[in-house]
Amino acid sequence: MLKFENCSIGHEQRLYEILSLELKQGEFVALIGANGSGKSTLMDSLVQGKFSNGKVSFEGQDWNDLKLLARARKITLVDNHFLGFDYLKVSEYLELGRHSYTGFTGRLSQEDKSIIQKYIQTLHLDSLLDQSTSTLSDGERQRVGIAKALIQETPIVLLDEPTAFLDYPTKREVMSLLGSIAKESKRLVIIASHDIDFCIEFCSRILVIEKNSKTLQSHQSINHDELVKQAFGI
Ligand SMILES: Nc1ncnc2c1ncn2[C@@H]1O[C@H](COP(=O)(O)OP(=O)(O)OP(=O)(O)O)[C@@H](O)[C@H]1O
Repeated sequence: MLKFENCSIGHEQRLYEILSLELKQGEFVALIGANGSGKSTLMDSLVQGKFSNGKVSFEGQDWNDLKLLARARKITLVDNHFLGFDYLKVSEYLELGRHSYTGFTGRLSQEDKSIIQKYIQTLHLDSLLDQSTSTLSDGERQRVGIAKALIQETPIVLLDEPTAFLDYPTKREVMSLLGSIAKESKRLVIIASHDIDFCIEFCSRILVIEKNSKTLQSHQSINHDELVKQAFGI
């Protein structure tokens, strides 16, 4: 589905290489690496379709060649930086998730409405719909962000540290939910995370930015000690 060949990841300086990697639909993938190793950079490069060398392709098509709207229908990113706006209610924020289908009029079709409703149920957001996005708790904001991403119905969903700020049971709930979504709706879900043990438990594949070789290594299974050694060199 999403294939990388000989790609260098980084801004002004090269952070690491992805020599050969193919990610498939239905996979729940964790991206693990030290602070500053380049997890968000990879996610941003995917969202922006900007790979300066090597080749990234999606179902055979060059990823860099996709036009903005085509890419917006294929990939979405949930990051932790959105803190909400006083004037933006949760219901309105969720509706923005259909933007790449409604265009500038923002008029929702029946299908758009039923997709939004489906994820309101899945993420238990009924009681929050009229609340301002600026007053949500961290856990609530995380659930709202995930719902908005799923409402976009893209085949690839990226989440930058989706379990940061969450309490233990909510972390488990979110990881389990993301795993089910990947499997049941056959999406490729990729998370950047520092919650190593949750990733080992819930993810179907672990990608590690190896500290020493500066390459991305893929594992179907890996234990805690080996993962720590690869990612942090300790
Ligand atoms: N727009 C940018 N221009 C230049 N350098 C950048 C830019 N964004 C990030 N960097 C640098 O790229 C490196 C990787 O940053 P990135 O945010 O991808 O790391 P990360 O693995 O997500 O880190 P963390 O775990 O701390 O969130 C850092 O050294 C950062 O300072």
